[in-house]
Amino acid sequence: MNAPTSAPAFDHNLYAGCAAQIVSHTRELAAKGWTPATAGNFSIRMSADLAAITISGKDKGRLSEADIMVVDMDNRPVATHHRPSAETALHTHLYRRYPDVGAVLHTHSPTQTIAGLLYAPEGRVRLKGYELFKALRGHTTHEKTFDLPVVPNSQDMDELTASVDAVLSEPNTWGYLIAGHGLYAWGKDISEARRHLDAFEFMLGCELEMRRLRG
Ligand SMILES: CSC[C@@H](O)[C@@H](O)C(=O)COP(=O)(O)O
Ligand SMILES: [Zn+2]
Repeated sequence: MNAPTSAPAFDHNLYAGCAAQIVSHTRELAAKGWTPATAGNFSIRMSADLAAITISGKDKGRLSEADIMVVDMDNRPVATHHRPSAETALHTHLYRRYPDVGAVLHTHSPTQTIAGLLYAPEGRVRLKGYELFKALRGHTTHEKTFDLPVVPNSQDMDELTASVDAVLSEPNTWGYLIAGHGLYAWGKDISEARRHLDAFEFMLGCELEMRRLRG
């Protein structure tokens, strides 16, 4: 674990607003059954250098604003001795890679977990013909295919981050699956990230159902 950094200070009103938004979305996602046990982590960018993120190991259905902390983009806690999410590096990777990303959401729904395992050998879930593509920023038609990347799971965050970095070649990808683990989705703000998360969950559910029907 990286040591807390003394600087930079942050705007506490901005932090409080981010914490309230994270708590609100996280409770809703937990109520859907997408954060079993203590699974899932959630963040909002506060500035070029800082993000508000969930503390590690909390029941995400019972969060309060005090369960949100600040990290810098090198995963170091800022002005707190709390431990940030074990997967903080996956959040900061997206913030560093895409300057316009404002929020990152990570859930472990059964659909996401199963789809990640089933499609891991192909390295992607190929989605085709969905009207719901239009819920993804930059996508305007159902008449296309969309490859949602799937990376192997790892407890080594450097290895996992490198795997993710290697598969994010297409613009407007907005999400990836980790095999047997769950989904990361992001957007310019938490509302857009949530729309992307919900759209992926729906389309993955359809893919699994179609596999079942085909036998
Ligand atoms: C309950 S196991 C899930 C964790 O290993 C992890 O994948 C996760 O999503 C939550 O970790 P956290 O450190 O609370 O952010
Ligand atoms: Zn996880």
